[in-house]
Amino acid sequence: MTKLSVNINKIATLRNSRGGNVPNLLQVAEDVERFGGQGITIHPRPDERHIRYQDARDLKSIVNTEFNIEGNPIPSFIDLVLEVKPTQVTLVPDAIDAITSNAGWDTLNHRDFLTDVVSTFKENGIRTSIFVDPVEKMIEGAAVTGVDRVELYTEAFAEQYALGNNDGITPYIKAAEKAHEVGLGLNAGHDLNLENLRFFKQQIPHLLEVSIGHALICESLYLGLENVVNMYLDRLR
Ligand SMILES: CC(=O)[C@@H](O)[C@H](O)COP(=O)(O)O
Ligand SMILES: NCC(=O)COP(=O)(O)O
Repeated sequence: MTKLSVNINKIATLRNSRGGNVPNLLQVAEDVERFGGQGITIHPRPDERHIRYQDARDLKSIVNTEFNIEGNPIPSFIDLVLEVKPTQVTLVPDAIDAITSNAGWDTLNHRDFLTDVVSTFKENGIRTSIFVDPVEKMIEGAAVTGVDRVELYTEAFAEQYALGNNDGITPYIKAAEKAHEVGLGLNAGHDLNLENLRFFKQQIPHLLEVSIGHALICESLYLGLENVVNMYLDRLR
């Protein structure tokens, strides 16, 4: 089974654009779960331009499914995750000024750092995942750190698929097989949408979880959040 974790960053973006508490992030998280979502993902960035650190704390008591916090493990992020103790932490090598995530970890060059961070989280009972490009060497490097899972960065696949090039899936299939071979669980995310998800799911073995935000919230403007969550669940069957 592949779980759908809904990334609610964009709800916080909308809320912050006006101040106040509309839309209500906590209510949306509850509703996503009521509609069938199997997880909630947030990605607090250092400038707190969408998810604020306090949102992570508040969501902890609201989320009854899997709570996934993504981010660059700078000291304040590590402290936050250790305080909140989500189900899963996903380590993403974001530059401080990145508009959105735009690369996976170089798990070979950052092996010692990642090993330390992973062991800190695992000692605290938090499942760990490393965001990686679909490159077999990077999957092998991730395994050496002791991490539980990798999250494949799917932007390149999404871009190729939108151009009508289905071959963009090939490195992802190889990466998925490699992850399985070295004993890592497999997640995926970034730019997945209603158009490309079914194909991705059909092609990728051992896929445990997808986290989807930007497209899902945009599609909900036209189709409604409940409807869209169920359309994604359908794509994952
Ligand atoms: C890790 C990842 O793939 C990103 O998609 C991220 O979670 C989205 O972050 P933004 O919402 O800030 O673009
Ligand atoms: N980890 C990816 C994620 O949470 C959502 O990415 P996107 O769907 O907003 O591109």
